Amino acid sequence: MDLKSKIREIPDFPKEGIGFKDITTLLQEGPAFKEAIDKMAEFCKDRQVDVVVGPEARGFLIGAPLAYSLGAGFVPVRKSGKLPGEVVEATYELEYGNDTLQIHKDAIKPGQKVLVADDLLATGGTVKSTVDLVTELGGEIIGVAFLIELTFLDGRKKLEGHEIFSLLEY
Ligand SMILES: O=P(O)(O)OC[C@H]1O[C@H](OP(=O)(O)OP(=O)(O)O)[C@H](O)[C@@H]1O
Ligand SMILES: Nc1ncnc2[nH]cnc12
Repeated sequence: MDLKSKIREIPDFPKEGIGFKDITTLLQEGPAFKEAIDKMAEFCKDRQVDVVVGPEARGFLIGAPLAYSLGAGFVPVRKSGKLPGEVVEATYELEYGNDTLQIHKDAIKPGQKVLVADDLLATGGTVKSTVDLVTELGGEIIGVAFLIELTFLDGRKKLEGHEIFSLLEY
């Protein structure tokens, strides 16, 4: 299936000059959603994954079904003030602003094998912070997986030393 044809681009959202990759049009079609998750799960087929970690909010839409498909746990990384337990946090810059992310302190056990998953790699700030939070808790990053990579923003540079998988490149 041509999965790229299922993603809609909205110009100048949320700011002028940003070409927003809207994945809702892919998610709303069952066969396209299934193929995308199945192909991302393929990347992990020869690795042990204990936990998938995904950042709010679109990282949940990809990370949770991926975790289910792998038989792994899912741990949410949330924007500031949403998680009820004790947290560690990291502040990062986005293609269009900045934000703080938090994870529950007890969500990752030292030595657990962690796949970080998100819908899209742009500048890499979100996932770099997510990787740093997991590492701070003693998790071992076994890979980082994206549905979409905006290669022209060079987000990979922030993730040097980690194995990166992206299903669709722009
Ligand atoms: O590589 P980066 O430059 O960090 O950008 C990518 C991130 O930006 C988007 O999330 P956003 O912060 O817009 O939040 P949302 O998932 O709640 O829409 C997207 O879902 C990624 O998480
Ligand atoms: N261009 C873009 N489209 C969708 N989500 C994004 N997050 C950061 N940049 C984005």
